Amino acid sequence: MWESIWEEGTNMTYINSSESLVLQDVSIDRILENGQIVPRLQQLDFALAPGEWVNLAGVNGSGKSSLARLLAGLTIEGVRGTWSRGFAGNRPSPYIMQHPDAQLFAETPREEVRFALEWRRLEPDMIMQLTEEILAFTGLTAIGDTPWEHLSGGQRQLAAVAAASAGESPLIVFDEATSMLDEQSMQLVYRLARKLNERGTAVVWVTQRLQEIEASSRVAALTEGQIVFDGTGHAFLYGADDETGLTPCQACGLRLPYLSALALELGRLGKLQPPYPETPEEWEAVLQGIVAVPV
Ligand SMILES: Nc1ncnc2c1ncn2[C@@H]1O[C@H](COP(=O)(O)OP(=O)(O)OP(=O)(O)O)[C@@H](O)[C@H]1O
Repeated sequence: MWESIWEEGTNMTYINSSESLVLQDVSIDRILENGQIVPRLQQLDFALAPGEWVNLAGVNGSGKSSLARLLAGLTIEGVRGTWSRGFAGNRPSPYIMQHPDAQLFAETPREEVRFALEWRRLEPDMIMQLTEEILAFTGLTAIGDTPWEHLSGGQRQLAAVAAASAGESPLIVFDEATSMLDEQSMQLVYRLARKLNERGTAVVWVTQRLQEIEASSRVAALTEGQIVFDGTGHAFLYGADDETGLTPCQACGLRLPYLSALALELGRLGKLQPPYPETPEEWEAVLQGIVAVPV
């Protein structure tokens, strides 16, 4: 059963807006049907700074959602360890899940945003003004009054993020929020999350789509409930372990995104030198160079 840390109040120190959110020595056990106890999270230490973006990666069952939920201020029965919410405040942070419908309360995007703003106990005029600003910011003005049944999954997910942003939370957690969306909707939701991050909102982005990880952004990767990598996207995809020769991404059991695998293979063939290309422009320059090489 999930319950919120702030209601429970145990193990938790309260709030300083400039301090990191910190989990220390956090573990959760899982009891299998045969009675065996296996770790769900193992002695995990993790810190998130105000305004930071962190990608959580790992294979299915590695503990990404468990960690994400703890970071959002939701606890799990049996969780041990200590944590301090720091900048994230004493209330649970918005938690955007795969299925938008599970988190929508109203009938339309405009109502959803207004509903979220009403929790802030603002004056009615201010609620109206902010509703329109948020709809404009999230690109939902034109469909603000369209009922959910006439909107796509991507549009409903955008509305869920819009409502989440209405609370001006210092942290929003996205748990594979784009995994059920088509490419275009996925891009829109991702860009909206980036826009919120640029405005200062810290973002925890749980993902299996490694191609959405930016080279310079932070990646924390989990295996069997432990953080086995914490570094840049670039090091995650291209760094090599001396003993195995695997990249951290491969060592976690994840498949490299196609372009990263291509870059490594071109490097192995001696046709490409690190640093490997990241952006479409860099790739274009590289491919032009390769085509120019006589066979
Ligand atoms: N409510 C629960 N009760 C007991 N065990 C759970 C519960 N939720 C998840 N688990 C177990 O905890 C472990 C970590 O699960 P978690 O959902 O955190 O991983 P994940 O990396 O997010 O996986 P996925 O990508 O499949 O969502 C898994 O072994 C999972 O079966």
